[in-house]
Amino acid sequence: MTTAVADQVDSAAEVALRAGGLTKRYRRLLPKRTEHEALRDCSFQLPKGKVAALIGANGAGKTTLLSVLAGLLTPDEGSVATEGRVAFVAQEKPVYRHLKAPDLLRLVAKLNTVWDAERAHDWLTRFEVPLDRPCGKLSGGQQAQVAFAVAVGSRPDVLLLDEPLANLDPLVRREVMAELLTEVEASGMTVVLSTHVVAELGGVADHLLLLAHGGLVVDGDMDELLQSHVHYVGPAADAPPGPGEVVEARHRGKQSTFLVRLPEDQAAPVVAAPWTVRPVTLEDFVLAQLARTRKGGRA
Ligand SMILES: Nc1ncnc2c1ncn2[C@@H]1O[C@H](COP(=O)(O)OP(=O)(O)OP(=O)(O)O)[C@@H](O)[C@H]1O
Repeated sequence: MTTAVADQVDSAAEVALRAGGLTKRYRRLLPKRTEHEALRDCSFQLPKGKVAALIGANGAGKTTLLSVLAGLLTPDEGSVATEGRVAFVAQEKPVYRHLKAPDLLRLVAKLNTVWDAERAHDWLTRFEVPLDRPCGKLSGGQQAQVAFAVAVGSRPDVLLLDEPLANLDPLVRREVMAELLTEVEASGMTVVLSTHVVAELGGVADHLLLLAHGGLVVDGDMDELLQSHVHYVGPAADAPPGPGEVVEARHRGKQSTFLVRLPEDQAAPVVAAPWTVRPVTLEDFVLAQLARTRKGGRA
């Protein structure tokens, strides 16, 4: 768990987080001098009180982006501006192994200028984290809960979470998301969370950031993205029966399915039978974008 404070943004604009032209290259000297561009010219901004899902294939650059946003990695180009305090719960949650959770919270309280001890303790109690054992002897999920307690206790304005659900069982995953949403509603906090568990983002995330090969290929309001895409489902065909740019075409036996992005201001299209127009779910959309970008295209 790391807390960092970055440059301040203009709070009047109600923007909580602004990234401009972020590029990050990793350098290797051995076996020969090479550079790998893990982030490429990423620009986006998030309004206050939004929950943004950060999605991308393995190695797409999610951890790198979150680390740059948290101020833990310096970008080679570009800048980050955030309003207020930023907390980051990293993928590996390095809680101090020899300290019990309450002792860890007391230590963190001394290191933070703003600290809500009650909120942090409530989180540990709510998720039944054993308090009488060093953190190193807690399960992976319990250690994750300690990292969450530290994060919410620091009352961040921007909370960055790198695969926060990875070690948690399905029921606890749902409860953690509900608890975070309550926190967002109560405090106006902005959250960016990277995850591969797309199915669990419904009703949680209201903004989508999708990275592919270090580039931001989707940046938009979740509802608008889903409303501006449809599926055409019908008999085997080379092209869709209605308007829109094809994002993904699937052909199975005698059936074709086209996921298309509708032209701007296009009302719901009507197609002649046997074709049908169907809505696109978040999972459909994300999988289509991942498949498309895996083949080297850009959304
Ligand atoms: N310290 C490093 N040195 C060199 N290359 C790195 C380093 N950290 C990450 N990379 C490379 O940068 C790219 C982006 O890595 P990153 O960890 O940000 O991806 P990710 O989207 O978080 O992946 P995952 O979903 O697997 O966690 C990958 O190709 C990775 O191999």
